[in-house]
Amino acid sequence: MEKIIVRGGRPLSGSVRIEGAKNAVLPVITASILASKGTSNIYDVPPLADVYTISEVLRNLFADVEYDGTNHLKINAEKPLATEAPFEFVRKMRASFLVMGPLLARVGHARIALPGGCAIGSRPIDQHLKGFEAMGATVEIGNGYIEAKVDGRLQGGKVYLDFPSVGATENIMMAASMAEGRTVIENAAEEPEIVCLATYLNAMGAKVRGAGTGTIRIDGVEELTAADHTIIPDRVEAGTFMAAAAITGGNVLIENVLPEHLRPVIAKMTEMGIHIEEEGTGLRVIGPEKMKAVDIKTMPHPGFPTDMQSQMMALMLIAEGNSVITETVFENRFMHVEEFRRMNADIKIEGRTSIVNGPVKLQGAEVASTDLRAGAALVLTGLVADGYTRVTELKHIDRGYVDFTEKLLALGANIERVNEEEQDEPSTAKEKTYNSNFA
Ligand SMILES: CC(=O)N[C@H]1[C@@H](OP(=O)(O)OP(=O)(O)OC[C@H]2O[C@@H](n3ccc(=O)[nH]c3=O)[C@H](O)[C@@H]2O)O[C@H](CO)[C@@H](O)[C@@H]1O
Ligand SMILES: C=C(OP(=O)(O)O)C(=O)O
Repeated sequence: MEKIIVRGGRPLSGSVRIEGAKNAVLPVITASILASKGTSNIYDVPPLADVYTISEVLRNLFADVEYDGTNHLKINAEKPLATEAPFEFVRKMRASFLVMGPLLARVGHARIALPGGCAIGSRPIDQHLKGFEAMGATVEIGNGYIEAKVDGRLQGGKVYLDFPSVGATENIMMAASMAEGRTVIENAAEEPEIVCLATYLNAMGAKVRGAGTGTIRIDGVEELTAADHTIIPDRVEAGTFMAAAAITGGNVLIENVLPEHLRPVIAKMTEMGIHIEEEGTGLRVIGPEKMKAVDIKTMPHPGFPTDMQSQMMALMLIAEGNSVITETVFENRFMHVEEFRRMNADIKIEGRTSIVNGPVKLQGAEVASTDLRAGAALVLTGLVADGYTRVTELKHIDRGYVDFTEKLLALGANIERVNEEEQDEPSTAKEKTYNSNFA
């Protein structure tokens, strides 16, 4: 089993480049199969486990996908497509379900394994299905699969989302791009990733207006053609490195960011006393000697993003006073609290609220990532804890962060990724090597 081992105590310095956004690239890749002509070139594609998984999903549907492993992904979906996404993919990554909208639009049929719950909540897909039904699809659920069908083309319809779901907005937007007539999505998600997807769809010939607001109007077209597109920078990776700079009292330039995507994060970190200023196409983040407690409520965009909740909790552990976090997006996204407690955190959970009593003297411990952001947050905490912190379940971190350990190492952290068989509970000889690596 692999582990990240980190020893606290070093302020980070230097600069780090942010990758293209995981949550933008996944829907863009699924949208590419709407094009029955040409090859799409997608740039700033991060080499993440999730990108490899979604590429496999597409290959399984008979699309040709080529990835250079660093940045450029090519997709050609001219051949007739298959219509099934099996459990082995959907289990690894829920975003596999985003092929349903494009398949329904292009082929009129999709059969996809039912995405189950996960560590952060039950995550139903009823709003996606409500959208497809409003466009004339019939949906059946059985034997662990969801099967949707339409005779002829989908028909434009009116969809009011009960919650501004990111995935449902994306799936419906993709389906509606090739439906007959106009679709209106009300109470749509407004996340920057929705705008990134709409930009790509429009480059393919779609007619999507209003992306980034609560009402999206899509006038369906008969055919879409492949297009070139560059993915927006990852606001969550940026926020995570901002938190890493701040927690260590460091001074780091976070390069390739769009500050307007990070407004809630910048606002809350500034309230904590963290110095943040724009510099070129980046943000310089300087951690203060002492941070102040703040309260946070996660919300759909432009509210505070749930994907930054656990990283902010890491900062709150050493901030002065009581901080309160209310998680309104996912019903079970406090799994990391138990892990933080192993590191001496003082946190009380009351329903969907966590009360963090800081500052505490953090101690290194063996901890496990419970989801990808929680994993990153535990590593951040390890950067300031006394002694060694060993973080396991790295498969979560690998879904969302490219070279996380290497990037922190380059910023001066005492950090290493090891294979447990080689270096866990080291013998005296191994401990020596080990310590020398952390010097
Ligand atoms: C790949 C990707 O982009 N993932 C992001 C996306 O996930 P995802 O698209 O899954 O998140 P949603 O916005 O759909 O989910 C938000 C809330 O709505 C609920 N819901 C959603 C759909 C539905 O049909 N019914 C329903 O009840 C969910 O259970 C959850 O409680 O947005 C989340 C919220 O910003 C982020 O945390 C994820 O990182
Ligand atoms: C929850 C997340 O992703 P996913 O929706 O892919 O699980 C995330 O990126 O923090």
